Amino acid sequence: MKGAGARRDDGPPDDWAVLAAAGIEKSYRRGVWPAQRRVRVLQGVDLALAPGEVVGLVGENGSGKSTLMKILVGALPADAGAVTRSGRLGYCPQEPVVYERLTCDEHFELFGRAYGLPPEAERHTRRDIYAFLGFERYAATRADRLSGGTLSKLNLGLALLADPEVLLLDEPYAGFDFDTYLKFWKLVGERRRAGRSVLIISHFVTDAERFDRIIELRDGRAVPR
Ligand SMILES: Nc1ncnc2c1ncn2[C@@H]1O[C@H](COP(=O)(O)OP(=O)(O)OP(=O)(O)O)[C@@H](O)[C@H]1O
Repeated sequence: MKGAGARRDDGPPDDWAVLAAAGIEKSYRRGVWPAQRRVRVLQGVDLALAPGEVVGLVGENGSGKSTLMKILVGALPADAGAVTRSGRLGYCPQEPVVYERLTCDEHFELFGRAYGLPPEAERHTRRDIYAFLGFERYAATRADRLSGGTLSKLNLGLALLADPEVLLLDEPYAGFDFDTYLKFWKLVGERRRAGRSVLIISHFVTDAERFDRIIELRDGRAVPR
């Protein structure tokens, strides 16, 4: 494996990586027949995340960051290449995927069951997440009545529920107020200390020093920055 996140020793990537991607390629169809063409977005992306690493994924608009993240979590098939995952993944898509008629509490219950969490453990973690991100008062509010920022908190909370080894966040703090934004980074720091890994798509140069490492997508490849 080569490129950004290259191995740090002579062992195979699986020795240390909780998430590794090798040779990822992806193209999309553009236009309508007969003027259809394929646009290559990812052209051989290699990356690996070590336990406890907080990595920023940057690149200009349309460089393929969301596409890569979807492939890493298994939400989108790659045309070529392989992804190796060990442990649980938590994923926050750019657009929160929620059920508009379910309340925040019902979302946590549903996701808790999907993750196979014991109900008491789910309720306990849910209380912690509400308290930390400050949206307990919306526990009984339906998703379609939440503000954009609260929806982002629910999205993040659901990704955190099962305490995943790897958290993949696609612009997670877009709708956060400043206080929540600072809490978010505190939470990321706690995960780092607990040996959990976080990959964050970010557009903010000001966040650069908060990452252990930054990977840039450029011309369809991942390069260290
Ligand atoms: N489902 C799709 N069908 C066709 N083209 C797509 C599809 N999804 C993404 N694309 C194209 O692939 C390219 C990469 O998109 P992607 O959303 O991965 O970029 P990004 O780096 O996350 O962008 P941004 O910074 O604007 O969020 C863009 O040119 C986009 O238009």
